[in-house]
Amino acid sequence: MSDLTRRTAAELAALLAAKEVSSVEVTQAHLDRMAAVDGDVHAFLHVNTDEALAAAAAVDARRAAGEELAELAGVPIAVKDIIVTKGQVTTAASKILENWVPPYDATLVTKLRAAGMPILGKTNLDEFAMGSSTEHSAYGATRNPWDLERIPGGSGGGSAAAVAAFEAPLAIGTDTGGSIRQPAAVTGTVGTKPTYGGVSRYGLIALASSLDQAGPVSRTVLDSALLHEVIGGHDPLDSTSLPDPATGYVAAARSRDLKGVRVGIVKELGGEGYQEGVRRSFEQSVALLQQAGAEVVEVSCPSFEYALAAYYLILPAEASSNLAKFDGMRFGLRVEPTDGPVTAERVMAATRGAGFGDEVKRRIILGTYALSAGYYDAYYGSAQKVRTLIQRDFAAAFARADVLVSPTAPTTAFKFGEKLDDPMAMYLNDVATIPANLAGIPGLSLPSGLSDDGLPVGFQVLAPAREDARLYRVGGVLERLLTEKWGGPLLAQAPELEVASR
Ligand SMILES: NC(=O)C[C@H](N)C(=O)O
Repeated sequence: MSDLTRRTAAELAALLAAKEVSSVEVTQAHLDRMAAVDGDVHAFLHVNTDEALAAAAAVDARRAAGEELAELAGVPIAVKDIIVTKGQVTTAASKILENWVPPYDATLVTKLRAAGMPILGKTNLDEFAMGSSTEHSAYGATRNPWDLERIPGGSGGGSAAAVAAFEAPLAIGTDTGGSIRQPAAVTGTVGTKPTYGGVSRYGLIALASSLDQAGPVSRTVLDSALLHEVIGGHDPLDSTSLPDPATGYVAAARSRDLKGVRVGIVKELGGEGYQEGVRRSFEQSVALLQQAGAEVVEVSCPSFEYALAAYYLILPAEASSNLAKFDGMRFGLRVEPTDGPVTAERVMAATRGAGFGDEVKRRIILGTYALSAGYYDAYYGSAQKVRTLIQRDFAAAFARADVLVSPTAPTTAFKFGEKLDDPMAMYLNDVATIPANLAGIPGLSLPSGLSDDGLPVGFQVLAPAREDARLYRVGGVLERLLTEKWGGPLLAQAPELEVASR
């Protein structure tokens, strides 16, 4: 069967269930595609050829034996390299974890394996998920399949690029301040940040524990919903895991209309600083929602003005504490000082000095300062108060609307190096995504069209905590109307990548 890499996960699942293709064929097709294009895209840090094919063969055997299998059984997937995989190198794109092989699987990885989904490899990211472009990866940036001179977003640029370049039908990302949604936006893919606690964080290398959330990256809303149901649900190994089972997302993604749904446009997310073409694409999508029967209102969230500032106190504070464990003693890199005595303190300093990149060091220093005695209340304490104000803004907005919408990111993909020396410019990429993390609510980004520069624009849908199904309902209907308008998926308009001959 030709072009297996162009199929959606749902289509592949149907072909596999009908035994028209085998998982080995599907997996091999994606491994071939990776071999052909990943030299340019660099979405993957590690490729698991043998293991993926063995998992595919095992699921094919189970199917042949007539076993009842999960819906996505046999569909391969890529996993962001900040999620631990037993026996497979996991680096968080940091030199400090170079060649580190975890002794256990993250809960969500256990679920993928149990569902019979072969893991193709581990995807690139900004080091420890700190960034919006993957330029902070210690192993080189990922390139955007729409234009190889441009960033694929971050931190999960590898996962988004892998899916956009047809190297994987699905991927796992993590979103602390936008790292699933912003890369999805700039690569023309779909990304979902579930409600905080909706997907287990066990085995996710922590960046900021009160914000981190893993979730799906895909090419369609339905595919995200399918994957969300596989990885979601309660996990006793994660103390912040919600008791809810992950159900109802797939049904919601198949909704046909939006009658009676109230959609709130967030006034603060879309004005100044947002590219003209981004705003136009957003407005066109809002008009389609109205056409589908939604009632559109404008809502105001005045505290969002302080969201970025609060995030850049809370995140560094939590990160400085979480990253303290990388000390050259327990795992990963160990650097001994070449001169003077080899004391524990000096080994730690040498290891952390050599092992962490600039952005990680910047945030550790910021966080350590924000938490230090005498400054704690002024900085961390104030940021926590802002967090409460943001939660109240959301509560008021959700009293008037069932979902909130905005552009996912203020601009389309920018060129490499453009924002690298200006941390503030880099941080501003997440201005529309961060409020959801601070409030713990779910959010989804789907492509809403192309901007004037011919690059994809993301449309963000936000819902109250535990109402993730609303994202899939609104996203599913909008996606259907948009693909009808375009005569096919947006990614069909991406330029063909040059295929390397092997
Ligand atoms: N992991 C994320 O969501 C991170 C976000 N882009 C940041 O730089 O903090």
